[in-house]
Amino acid sequence: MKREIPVNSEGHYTIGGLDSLELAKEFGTPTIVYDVAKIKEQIAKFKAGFEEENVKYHISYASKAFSSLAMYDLVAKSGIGSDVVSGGELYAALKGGMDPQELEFHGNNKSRAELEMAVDSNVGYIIVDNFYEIDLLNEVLTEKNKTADILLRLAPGIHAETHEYISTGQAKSKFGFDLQSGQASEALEKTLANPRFKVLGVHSHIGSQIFATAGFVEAAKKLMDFLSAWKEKYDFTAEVLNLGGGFGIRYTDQDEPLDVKDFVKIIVEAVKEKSKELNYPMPAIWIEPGRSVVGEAGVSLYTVGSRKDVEGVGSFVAVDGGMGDNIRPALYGAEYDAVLAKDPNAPIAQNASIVGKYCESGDILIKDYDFPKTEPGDVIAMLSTGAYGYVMASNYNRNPRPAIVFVEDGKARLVVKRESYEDMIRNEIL
Ligand SMILES: Cc1ncc(COP(=O)(O)O)c(C=O)c1O
Ligand SMILES: N[C@@H](CCCC[NH3+])C(=O)O
Repeated sequence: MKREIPVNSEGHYTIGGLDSLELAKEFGTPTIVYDVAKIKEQIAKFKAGFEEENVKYHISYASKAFSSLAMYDLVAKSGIGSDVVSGGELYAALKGGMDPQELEFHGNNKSRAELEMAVDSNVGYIIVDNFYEIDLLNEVLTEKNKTADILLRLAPGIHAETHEYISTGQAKSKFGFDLQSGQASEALEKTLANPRFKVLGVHSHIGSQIFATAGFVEAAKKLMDFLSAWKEKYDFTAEVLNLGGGFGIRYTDQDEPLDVKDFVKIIVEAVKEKSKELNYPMPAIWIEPGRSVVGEAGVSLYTVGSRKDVEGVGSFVAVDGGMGDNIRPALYGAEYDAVLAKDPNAPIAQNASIVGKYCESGDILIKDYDFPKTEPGDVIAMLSTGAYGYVMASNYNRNPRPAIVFVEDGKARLVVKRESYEDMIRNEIL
């Protein structure tokens, strides 16, 4: 289905009601512009899904998808939590105004310093990933004479239909305690026996950019079966079943993602059914959406520069950004759509690859794309770039990372400055 491309009276593409050409002029390019209303709308839909199902729940924004102080502030004010996966994310989340109690700390190799930081700052929940971490966290808690609310991350042995690099729930995954081999039971025994840990429940995250609900339903059912067995064996009843994130979004018009509210309802229904079947008390359901909160709200604005045409071979239209601000096409073969900002409805006039300015042949943002006629200076808006773009950006070729702008209520606000050349040498010693 073709998505709606909003334009103003001059026919220019608009973001949150503002003229994208004006935004490009004011903030320069490349810039990633977020329509804040879209972020808020997604959060509201997630909440509505749970509210309609009338279950206990907790939504934690997976801030690895996109974070900045302004984003953490927005999340805090939206009344949901956030998950963090490093000391750096934890630091920024606290600076951005997140209540530490609303934070979940994830990671498959948390360092002692990171665990100390989490414990010192009273992070609400630590998602324990492996045996090394059980011991390390125990040491940290013992030293500080504290306790921690934890969830055990489990690898449920489920294959999600997505790119191999972003699939995480399969048995051969670096994340979590393996269910089938008995590792998970051993981790539960160990943590239940230690009064430093309060085990709230279990966690699984099967992967990212998933369209089908089957994997989530399968994971939920499998975990409920294990929980039920653990109730018998260890007299342990989980208060929380955290099913992670991974809800797919629309990158191109070929993508047909499910509304996030429906995703929630289908998952909750599956857990309800299992809870009834097993006579297991309904746990609170927690989720951790990242991409689906910010992905479609973000648009990357680029300016066209050079081009190359080789008769019978192909054409390249180069823009002033590329793999440094969006590695996803090069890393995952991810596909995107783009529009010509000055006239998104202009007729298709060329088939060209939209390429970046980095010294790599793989620096292709959109391959062999049917697009209107372009000239140097034109602004191209690449759609759905709000997740895993800026946060995975690099300074490759010493290109500065882009600026980030939030648009809301007809106003644009710079929330991350474009890096300067000076910023890029600030840690260097001559
Ligand atoms: C543990 C965990 N939770 C949540 C997420 C967020 O996933 P997504 O951005 O696909 O919603 C991820 C990333 O895949 C993750 O590893
Ligand atoms: N970086 C990936 C998602 C990783 C999810 C984190 N576990 C992407 O851009 O699609």
